[in-house]
Amino acid sequence: MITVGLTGGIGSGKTTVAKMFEELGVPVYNSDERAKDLMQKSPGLIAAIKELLGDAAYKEGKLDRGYVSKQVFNNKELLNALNAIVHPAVRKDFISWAEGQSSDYVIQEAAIIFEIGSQDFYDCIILVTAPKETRIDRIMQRDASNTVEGIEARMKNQLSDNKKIESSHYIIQNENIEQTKVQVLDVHRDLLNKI
Ligand SMILES: CC(C)(COP(=O)(O)OP(=O)(O)OC[C@H]1O[C@@H](n2cnc3c(N)ncnc32)[C@H](O)[C@@H]1O)[C@@H](O)C(=O)NCCC(=O)NCCS
Ligand SMILES: Nc1ncnc2c1ncn2[C@@H]1O[C@H](COP(=O)(O)OP(=O)(O)OP(=O)(O)O)[C@@H](O)[C@H]1O
Repeated sequence: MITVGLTGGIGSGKTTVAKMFEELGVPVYNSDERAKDLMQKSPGLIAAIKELLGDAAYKEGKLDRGYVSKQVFNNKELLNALNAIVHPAVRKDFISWAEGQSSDYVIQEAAIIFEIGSQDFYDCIILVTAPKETRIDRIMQRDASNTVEGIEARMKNQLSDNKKIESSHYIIQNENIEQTKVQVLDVHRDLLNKI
């Protein structure tokens, strides 16, 4: 089974593209969602996160995403430390999820792959791109509680598309949604031809 990493900067359209692959019957693991689930349920992770960020990281037993975001996206050391806690757990969870799949290939959608140096874990990588202004607009429209400053703080902790393009096998330019669908189908066919 081929393992494909699907990544892209904030608001590029990773989840939108991932859903298109799902519609083609490809199993997709959503790292953002699974990470949050693990951060909510795993006693080991909860203890490590509280030790790193304080008890305030959890409010009434739930991960306080606003508090955690404010802490880590303005402090590279804390973000690296949080990544180092969360990613091994996500990796383990992904591997056991993938073992349960029976398709030709599976996709792991993950916001950060190159940033944490995990690109060699995958057989190939799909990068989703869109212009920075479009990405900011999309995130603001999706959730009015986001601020430009908050989005840019996340962007600063992500590599530029130029750096990621060099090391990606497929680039999907996600602007016009119909053209995105065509590109997804092309990648899907190409991957199936390789198997
Ligand atoms: C800080 C948290 C609580 C914010 O939650 P929130 O619901 O607001 O955002 P969500 O997780 O849906 O991520 C949205 C986008 O933020 C950016 N982002 C998230 N985590 C990171 C990170 N570690 N580094 C850089 N950008 C990130 C990505 O573009 C991502 O697509 C959450 O992102 C988190 O716990 N991140 C650290 C753990 C992690 O790396 N999760 C991703 C799993 S691969
Ligand atoms: N081609 C497109 N045209 C118009 N809107 C789009 C397009 N692609 C995605 N969107 C919208 O932009 C928003 C962000 O898309 P999506 O959630 O897929 O991005 P993401 O990269 O997964 O985001 P995040 O970085 O927050 O995880 C969503 O509201 C989505 O519906």
